[in-house]
Amino acid sequence: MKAVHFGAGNIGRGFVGLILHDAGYEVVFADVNAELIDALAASTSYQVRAVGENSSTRTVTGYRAFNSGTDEEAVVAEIATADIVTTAVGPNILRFVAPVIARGLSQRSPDRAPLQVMACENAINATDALKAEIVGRLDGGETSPAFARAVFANTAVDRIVPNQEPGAGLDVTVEDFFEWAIEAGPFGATPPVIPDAHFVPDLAPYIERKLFTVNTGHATAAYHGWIEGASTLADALSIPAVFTEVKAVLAETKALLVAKHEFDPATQEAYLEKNLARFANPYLTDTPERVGRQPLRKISRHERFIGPAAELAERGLPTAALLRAVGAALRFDAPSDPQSAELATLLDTLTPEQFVEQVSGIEPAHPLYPGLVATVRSVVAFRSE
Ligand SMILES: NC(=O)C1=CN([C@@H]2O[C@H](COP(=O)(O)OP(=O)(O)OC[C@H]3O[C@@H](n4cnc5c(N)ncnc54)[C@H](O)[C@@H]3O)[C@@H](O)[C@H]2O)C=CC1
Ligand SMILES: O=P(O)(O)OC[C@H]1O[C@](O)(CO)[C@@H](O)[C@@H]1O
Repeated sequence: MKAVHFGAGNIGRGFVGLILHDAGYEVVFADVNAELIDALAASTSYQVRAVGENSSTRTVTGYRAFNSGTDEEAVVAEIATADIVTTAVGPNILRFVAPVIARGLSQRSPDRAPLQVMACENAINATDALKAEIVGRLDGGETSPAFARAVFANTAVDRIVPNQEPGAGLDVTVEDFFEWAIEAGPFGATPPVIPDAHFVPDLAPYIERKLFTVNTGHATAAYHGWIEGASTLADALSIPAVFTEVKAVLAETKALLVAKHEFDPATQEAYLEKNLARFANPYLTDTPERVGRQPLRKISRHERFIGPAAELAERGLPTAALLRAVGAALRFDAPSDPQSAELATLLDTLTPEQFVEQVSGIEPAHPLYPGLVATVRSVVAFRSE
């Protein structure tokens, strides 16, 4: 069995690559980072060190690696004969890998079983977004014979993999917890055999619970922690004011998850408490800079803040803590993050009303709109002080 995986970064090597290797797949990594791909291609193994209450070390072997930027032909040929394609490149990068997958499908023999395509990104229905990009690259779109040579399944991936220490090489330090939920329906009677993943009939509750608990809470800790000058996530959570804000957003998203998906309140409470402990994992060094990266993506319409806040407002439920988290996100100014600079420019050039419509996609008639405009206005005022 062969899997082509796009994105040999933190989650690619430390989560998807490991799980597919453990499932018996030969993993072919595709990435545009020449240094990383050269190192992978020249190596025969790397280690994944899981740290936490249940620390362990696993060795990944038997992989190959190609530069999908400079050696696209090789990656296309691999896809044509692969069983699975996965991605962990970031939701905004899916449109760049889609043409390569489309070409692989065009070259694939119709006699092969359909290619099983799964995007492993922090975004709701990321595989659907990838599929739409692939369809757009096929002559005839969904009527193209190449389209029938693939099946597409959405997934939810959860494992905290921070940036690695300089000098770590290909080895990856990750948290000991992980979860990979995959929608079962698209595969019919022949799902991929991945023992460490679980297949679910309806992914929506899983991905929303994950995104609106793990990612909302984590990013809230990062943004409030950044303002407080915390250098690690564990430090951020040790600041009582930050911890209180994280608890407050998770109480709000819990109310939505319980109301919308009928999760048992006690089970959701236990889930969020577990995540508070994960964020503060003392064995893992993670930073507000990494967890807060790409603030414009994180405050977009269907992401971890505006997504739940909009639904809460529609139900007449509280959103004050989520709005405070958005306010903190608007003050994220990490020099390493190009979206921080873009965000500052937008705050300086758009009116708060324009900002809310253009950046967060919330229309004036929406019940969240007044609170969001007030949040943006207060940050603009703070910036001009
Ligand atoms: N790190 C984490 O804890 C988690 C990350 N995720 C998601 O996984 C995805 C990847 O995140 P990380 O691994 O943390 O990021 P990363 O930055 O460590 O890895 C991304 C990799 O994608 C590569 N890449 C960029 N453009 C590419 C292209 N056109 N073709 C092929 N490869 C390309 C980069 O060179 C890099 O190696 C994101 O969507 C993130 O939201 C999901 C759960 C946990
Ligand atoms: O690119 P994003 O969405 O910040 O992804 C990384 C996030 O995902 C997580 O791994 C949670 O699954 C956190 O480490 C981090 O907040």
